[in-house]
Amino acid sequence: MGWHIAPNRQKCPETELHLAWLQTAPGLLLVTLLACGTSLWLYLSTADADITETLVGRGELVSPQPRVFAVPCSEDYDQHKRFPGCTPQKCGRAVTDGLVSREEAQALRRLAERGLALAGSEGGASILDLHSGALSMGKQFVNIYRYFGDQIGEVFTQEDFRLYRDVRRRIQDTIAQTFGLDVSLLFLTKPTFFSRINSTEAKTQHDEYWHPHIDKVTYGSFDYTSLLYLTDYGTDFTGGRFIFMDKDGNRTVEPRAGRLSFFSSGSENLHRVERVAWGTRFAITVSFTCDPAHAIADPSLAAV
Ligand SMILES: O=C(O)CCC(=O)C(=O)O
Ligand SMILES: [Fe+2]
Repeated sequence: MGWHIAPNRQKCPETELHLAWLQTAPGLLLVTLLACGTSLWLYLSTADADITETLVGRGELVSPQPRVFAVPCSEDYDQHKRFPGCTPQKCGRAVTDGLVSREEAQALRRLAERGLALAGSEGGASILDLHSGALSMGKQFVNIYRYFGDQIGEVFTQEDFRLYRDVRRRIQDTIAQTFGLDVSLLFLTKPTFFSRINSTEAKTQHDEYWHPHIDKVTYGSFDYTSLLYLTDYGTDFTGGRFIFMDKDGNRTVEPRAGRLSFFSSGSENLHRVERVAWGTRFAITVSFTCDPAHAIADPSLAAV
């Protein structure tokens, strides 16, 4: 069926009204201009118009070797006990798309979806920590292993935990290789967690994921942070880019399912996450320490 074309009409009886309306056009124009100006100002003051460089874009494929960006180490590590062979001596950031396949990222995203479907935050940011069992629920957290007990065995499979463990090992190997560390001196630490972010208004501080921070300061034990993205910037969600806040400008990593971004955790890598404007963003924060006293074990169903 084509477009329906209306037959010519007689002069519209409301013409006079339209003319009267037009007489106020300058006033309307002014109001429109003011409204547009205000929207533009609001847009510019909230959008991240200050991105100076995109380190890795959504459409690129960095594989098999990580793309590495060296940054001088901060002095943060001097305030902690040093562990030779592990404590950062070379600092920087790196990104690779060659470590985790899109299929694996999708399986991990499904795992996160199933876990977070049990509860979730009232605000825009929910987490699921398979190690401690912490799961966002309303305005607080519950322990999934305690709260859901044996039912957890129906939500997660042995295969889920195997994949999680396997991916964690690959990430650890890659961090050790890239930073020149002895892999046996690097340990998984907490918190290590899945995150799900959407544009729902924040209800508590826990939902405010966008604040600039330094992982070593926020989490203490972190020496190397890794982020495994499980959804795509631009198609699954908009906003939500990862932003390194350097003195000379911002540098971003655009999330892509299967993309691993990792960096030394000190203030040489001050960062934040751009607010998600639309859609849902899934990621896993997988963190490592050089201090064996802060090591945690892989999660397993057997421990439930
Ligand atoms: O999800 C991200 O891209 C970053 C998350 C983050 O900064 C953190 O977990 O410390
Ligand atoms: Fe962080």
